[in-house]
Amino acid sequence: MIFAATILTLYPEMFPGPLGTSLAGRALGEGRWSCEPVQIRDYTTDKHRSVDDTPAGGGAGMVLRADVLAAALDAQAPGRPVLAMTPRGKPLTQARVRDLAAGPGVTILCGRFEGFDERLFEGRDIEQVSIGDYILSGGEMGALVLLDACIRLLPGVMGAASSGDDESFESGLLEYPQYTRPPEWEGRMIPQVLRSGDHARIAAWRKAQAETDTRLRRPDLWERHEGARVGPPSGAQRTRKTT
Ligand SMILES: C[S@@+](CC[C@H](N)C(=O)[O-])C[C@H]1O[C@@H](n2cnc3c(N)ncnc32)[C@H](O)[C@@H]1O
Repeated sequence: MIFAATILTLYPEMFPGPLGTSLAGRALGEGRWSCEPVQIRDYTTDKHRSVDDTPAGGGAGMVLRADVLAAALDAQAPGRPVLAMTPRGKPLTQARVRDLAAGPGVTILCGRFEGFDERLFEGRDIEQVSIGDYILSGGEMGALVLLDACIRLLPGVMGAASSGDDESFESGLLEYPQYTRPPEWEGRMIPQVLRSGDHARIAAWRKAQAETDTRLRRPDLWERHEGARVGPPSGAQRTRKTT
């Protein structure tokens, strides 16, 4: 099954962009995924081909019109999740990326200006996705990020199939630190355990490093990981807490 990506955008020339090179580019050439950028402006009905208008209630900038976006969306192939890139969306996670990559593909809506008329999300089934707590000038870069994360997981895209399993976030933790030759660089040695050939010790060291680094660098991830490991409080404890 080919992973089909349709991207609704005011800048179709941005696709495949960087996804036309390296792993994703090779996979595109091999037909493992398809990339169809769609010009939103083609779904306007007025002679100015306008896609936006001023914000209701006043304020700076322009807002993308729900009627134009809905017309563009309704013209696309059904049966794939529809995602809108927006900082107001749910933060993208590796778990969600894995789900998407295992499916038939995605239709992605890229915002511009002040974003989307909110009624679009009431009138259509759309998952709102954020790629982080910062503001981009448009959804296209976000769509490229999301697609890159999915494409590398498609069957046959990565050299070693297992190289996707051991990464940061796959187990809820950051990955352990990596080293390579030369064994000594500017007086710094590769940790002895990694040169020992003792696979059990290496695995234990990596696990400990991953846990320490996650706790120190990403306390939010660590808390979630520990919460999932320990499990939710029992019914009795919950009752005591809330009464
Ligand atoms: C300038 S932003 C609009 C920001 C919007 N006014 C707000 O404050 O939430 C224009 C478009 O860029 C995209 N965008 C910006 N930041 C993003 C993020 N962190 N994640 C996903 N998309 C983003 C969205 O498609 C958005 O509609």
